Amino acid sequence: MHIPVPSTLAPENWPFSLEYLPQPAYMVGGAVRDAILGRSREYLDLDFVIPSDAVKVARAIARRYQAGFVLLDAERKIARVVFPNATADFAQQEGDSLTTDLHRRDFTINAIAYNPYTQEIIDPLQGYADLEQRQLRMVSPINLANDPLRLMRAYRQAAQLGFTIEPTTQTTIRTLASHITEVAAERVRVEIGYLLASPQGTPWIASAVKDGVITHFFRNATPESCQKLAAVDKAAALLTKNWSQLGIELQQYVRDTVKTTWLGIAKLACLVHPNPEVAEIELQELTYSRAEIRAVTTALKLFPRLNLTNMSLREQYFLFQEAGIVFVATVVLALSNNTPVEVMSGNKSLSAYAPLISRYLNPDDLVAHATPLVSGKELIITLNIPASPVVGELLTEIAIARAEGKISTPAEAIAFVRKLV
Ligand SMILES: Nc1ccn([C@@H]2O[C@H](COP(=O)(O)OP(=O)(O)OP(=O)(O)O)[C@@H](O)[C@H]2O)c(=O)n1
Ligand SMILES: [Mg+2]
Repeated sequence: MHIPVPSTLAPENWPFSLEYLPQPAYMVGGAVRDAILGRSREYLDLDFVIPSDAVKVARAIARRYQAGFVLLDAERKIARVVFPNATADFAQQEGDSLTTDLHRRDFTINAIAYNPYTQEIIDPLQGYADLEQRQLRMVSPINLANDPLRLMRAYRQAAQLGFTIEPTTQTTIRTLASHITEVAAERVRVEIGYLLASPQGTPWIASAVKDGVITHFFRNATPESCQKLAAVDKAAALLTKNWSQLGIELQQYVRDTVKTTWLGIAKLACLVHPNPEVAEIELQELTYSRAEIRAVTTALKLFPRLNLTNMSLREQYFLFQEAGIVFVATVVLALSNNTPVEVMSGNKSLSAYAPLISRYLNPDDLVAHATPLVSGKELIITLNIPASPVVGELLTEIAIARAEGKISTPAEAIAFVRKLV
C-alpha cells in the first residue's frame, strides 16, 4: 500500500540538517505515527534508527549545533541530543535490517519508519492500517514480555491517542500483567503520570486496574477507586467552570521538576491506600518525590475536614495552614468524595465550598493567607519572654484574632498578647 508522506515529517522541520545523517537513516516511533495522524506535538521529540555508528552521529550533531548530549544506553548504543525546542534520539538499528528492528518494537503503529532520503514510508507490520482503525495492536506477545513496560504503554497511548486496544492484544496483556513488576519503578511512574495527566485517562486507568496492570502498585485500587477517579474529573470540571483561576491551578504544580499536576495529585489520592501511612509506602516504592507524596497524603488527611459544616475561623485558619498549596487538590477530592457523580451537576454541594475557595483565591484574605503583624523576635523582646514554642502559639493567636477582626495593628497585637501571657 502506498502511504502518503506527511509534510510535517520533512527534514526542513527538524532541528538539524539532513546532511548530518548517514545514508540510510530512518525516522521511527511517535513522531512518524503522530505525523500520519495529523497530530501536532507541543514538543518535538524525534527518534532515528541508524544502521551503524548511531552514537557517533549523535555526538557530531550535538557538537555542530552546540546541543546537549546524553548517552542513554551505551550497550544498545542509544544517544540523545537535546536542542532548545526539541529532542532527537539516535539508536543503533537492532538486528541486521530495518525490518528486524521494527519487528522488535511494541505496537504496529509505533513500528512505521520514514526514510528522509527516499521520502518513503516503510511499514512492514501494517501499522498504517491500525492507525486508520485507531487501534493499538501488539507486534507480538514475546515483545510485550521482553519489556513489560509495554503493557502499561498500551493504556497510556490509547488514552493519549483516543485509540482502542485490539482485543487479542488486550487478552495477551491480561495474561502477562504480573510481569509488570519486572520493570523499574521509575518507568512505571512515568507511564502512570501520563495516564493521570491525560484528559481521557480515567477509563484507561480503570481498564488497566481491571486487567491487573496497576494493582501491583496500588493494591487497594478497585473498580470503586476508578469511580472516584471519574468523580474527580467531574469535580474538577465543575470547580473550573465556576472558578477559572482554580482551573489554571489544577493544571499546575509549584515545582516544575515535578510533573504531577494538582489534578493528578487528587487522582493519585483515589488510587492509593486510604490510610496515608500505607499510601506513603506505595508512593515511595514508585519513586514519587517527597513533595508529591506529601501532597497526596496531605490531601487525603485534610479533605474530610472540608466537608464539615460551620467551620469556625480558627478551624479554617488551621486548615489553610496545613493545606498550603495542596488546598486545590484537597477541595477537588472533597467535592468528589462528598457527592456521587450523578448528582454533582447540581450546584448545591458546590456552594458549600464557595466560602473556602473565595478565601483561598483572595491573596489578601487573612484566614487563608495570614501574614504576621509582628515577628516572634519582637514578641520576645517586647514581652521579655524566652524563646520557646509559646512564641509560635502567641503568633498563631495574633493571626487568628486579626482574622476575626479583633485587632489590626502591631500595637494592638502586642496589647492583645500581653493579656494572654
Ligand atoms: N518500551 C518501549 C518504548 C519504546 N518503544 C519504541 O520506541 C519508540 C519511541 O519511544 P518513545 O519515544 O518512548 O514513545 P513514542 O511511541 O515515541 O511515544 P511518545 O509520543 O510518548 O514519544 C516507540 O514508538 C516504539 O517504537 C518500544 O518498542 N518499547
Ligand atoms: Mg517518542
